[in-house]
Amino acid sequence: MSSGGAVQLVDIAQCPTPESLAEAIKGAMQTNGFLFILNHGLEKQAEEMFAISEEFFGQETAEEKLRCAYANNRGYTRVSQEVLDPTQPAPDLKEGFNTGYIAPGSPPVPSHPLPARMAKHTEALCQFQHDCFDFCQRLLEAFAIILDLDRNFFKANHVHDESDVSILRFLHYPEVPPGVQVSPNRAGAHSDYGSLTLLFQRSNGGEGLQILPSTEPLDSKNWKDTGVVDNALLVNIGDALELWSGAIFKSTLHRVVLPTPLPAEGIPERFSMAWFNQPKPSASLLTVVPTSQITEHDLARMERKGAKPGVDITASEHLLARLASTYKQLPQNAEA
Ligand SMILES: O=C(O)CCC(=O)C(=O)O
Ligand SMILES: [Fe+2]
Repeated sequence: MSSGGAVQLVDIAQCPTPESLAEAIKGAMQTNGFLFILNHGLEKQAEEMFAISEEFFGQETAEEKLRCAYANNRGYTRVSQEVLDPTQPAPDLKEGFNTGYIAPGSPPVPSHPLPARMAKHTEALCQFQHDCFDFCQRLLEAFAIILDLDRNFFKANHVHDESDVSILRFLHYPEVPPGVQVSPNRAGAHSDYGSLTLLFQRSNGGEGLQILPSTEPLDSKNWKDTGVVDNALLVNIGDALELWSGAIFKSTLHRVVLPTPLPAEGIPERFSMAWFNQPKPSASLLTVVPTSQITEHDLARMERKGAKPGVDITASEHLLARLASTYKQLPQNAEA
């Protein structure tokens, strides 16, 4: 099945076994590393999370945001705080809140301060994190099957406990009122850092995500709209899995843009949420296939991200290096 755009669509209800899932996803993961998944089972929770997000970004006090400001990849980031594309230092027109691991319990225990409007939902947040992690484990088993590895190889390198550095991120792109001139950059071109990202978008005001297919030359401007598919979850490969798999799975550049020219009536606000699934910090990202199989083009793509296949780097070292490059452009804003 296809969404008609640059990204394929798979109905996971048609894939009851890990083998059938592997078969259904392998083409997309090896071309652009982006895939829409229907019937993922997280639909109702995602709606609830969007409601929490709207309340937080719409009503939270400045004091609470400041109390929970960004540190160690967790907490609140202001509009223009991040520069996702270091080659084009235009600040991103978005604000975000990163939630780190929340331990289950009565009540659940967050690993960092949560603002009041999130703290009252810790149970739902904790459950959603858990279910996103489980969904990724299902995909990771399929990835191991595709590469002919022990089917538990990737799963065993991910754990959801106090040591987990995976992030549930809430994103808000403020509206652009009529007549205001802004850069078209809602989120600069980047690839994600972890193993997998689950991205939740909404059809209402959700357009704007584009990918640069990984077959394109490095200087290509041939960006493609992903579109938004109602109720579907968008999965994409991150740099850790690209490195691990010797670029058999592609971690593809993507960005969020405003339309150019801006319509006279302005642009509505946009909400999205991402589960950034991370391997356990001590996991070795040593490439699991012979590095001689990697094409020159993929090697050049990886080099640009600072990734060196065949080097025994830990997931933690890799993540710290990528975060440093995202936040270094605006030192006066960095609160970490
Ligand atoms: O908001 C979106 O649709 C994409 C956000 C994204 O790519 C990211 O935060 O890594
Ligand atoms: Fe991303």
